[in-house]
Amino acid sequence: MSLNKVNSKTDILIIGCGCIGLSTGIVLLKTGKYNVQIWSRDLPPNTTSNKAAALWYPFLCNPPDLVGKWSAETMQYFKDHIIGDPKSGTLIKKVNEIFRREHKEDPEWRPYVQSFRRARKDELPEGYVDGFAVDDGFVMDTDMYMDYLVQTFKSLGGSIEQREVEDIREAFVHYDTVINCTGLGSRELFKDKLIYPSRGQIIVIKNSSERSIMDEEDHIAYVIPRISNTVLGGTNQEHDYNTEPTKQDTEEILKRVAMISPRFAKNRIEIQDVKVGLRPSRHEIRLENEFFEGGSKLVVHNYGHGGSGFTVSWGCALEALRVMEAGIPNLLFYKKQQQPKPQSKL
Ligand SMILES: Cc1cc2nc3c(=O)[nH]c(=O)nc-3n(C[C@H](O)[C@H](O)[C@H](O)COP(=O)(O)OP(=O)(O)OC[C@H]3O[C@@H](n4cnc5c(N)ncnc54)[C@H](O)[C@@H]3O)c2cc1C
Ligand SMILES: CC(C)CC(=O)C(=O)O
Repeated sequence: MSLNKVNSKTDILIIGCGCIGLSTGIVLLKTGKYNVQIWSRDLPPNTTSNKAAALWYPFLCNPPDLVGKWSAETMQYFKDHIIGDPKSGTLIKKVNEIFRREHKEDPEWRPYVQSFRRARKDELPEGYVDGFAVDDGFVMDTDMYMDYLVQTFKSLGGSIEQREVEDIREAFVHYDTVINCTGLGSRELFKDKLIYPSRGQIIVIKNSSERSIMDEEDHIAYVIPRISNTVLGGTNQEHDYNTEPTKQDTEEILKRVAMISPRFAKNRIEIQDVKVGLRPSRHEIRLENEFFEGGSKLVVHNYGHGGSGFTVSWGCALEALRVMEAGIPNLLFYKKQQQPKPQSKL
């Protein structure tokens, strides 16, 4: 008994074409063992992923130890496979998180990130007394990076179909193994009411800056310099489904950003775009196997990355591969169990 195979490779379906689905698909294809297809309701640039800032920095995501591990693995993957490619739209950029009050504790992800250090006094704007620093963080022009992921996925033989899945059994008609990378979509598709939107608004401007800087202490304020523009943020409105930008949020972001980076005083900013995305927030990332149809169908869940999807994407993709390959023997066992028993000759 074997799984659906073509040219001796096992067919895998990924549902979702955000940064998580694409990274997971690329990791599977690179093993040379799988044919991978993506079905997705929205394609880049119309995904939440495309609305991200984006930079490497663990934020609004749990569980802390695994987020630390997956963030570090993602940083290494970027250094080994992505940063050097100009088509990727990525840049190494120092990132500073700054605080108005002394912060005795290091971040929980500190043990996993060797380059972590405390901010120097000269890196702290007026009114800030403490901070974290990661000199080898990276930022990405999000749309450019998402296109890079799509091209990489397709160049490795992956195929993408724009298709909404209303019932997971639709997928089971053609596939034994499905990887669920639907982000907030899991709330409907798998009735997971633990996942909810955290609304984030950002402003895209022409100016640029030499480093990424953020204050997340009492409210969110950040400046993320990228290749072709700079992103100012942000907001975090839980359970808010409004995907339209609001003038009030734009004003609020500009006011906060002027405090962490005075050079961005409102009257010197040329706003190019304002975007809103709904972070797929959950008490913790769901990355586990779930068996269906008496164990003969396997879904690998990989969703709920909150404000850190890019930061943990490659670590989670590698983990999803490991979890899936640990689950496939069970799948074969259950499928065998369901084979009709051969009729006795007597
Ligand atoms: C303003 C903002 C700034 C951010 N900045 C950063 C940052 O700097 N760094 C960082 O690491 N993260 C950042 N994030 C978080 C990051 O954007 C998310 O964690 C990440 O995009 C989640 O990726 P995903 O692939 O799971 O979700 P999505 O990008 O939402 O992809 C889900 C996919 O599943 C598809 N789908 C859903 N349901 C179905 C269905 N039923 N059938 C078929 N397809 C379906 C969707 O169409 C979509 O293609 C930011 C988020 C916001 C909003
Ligand atoms: C600067 C980042 C921490 C922003 C982010 O991850 C977010 O807004 O979700």
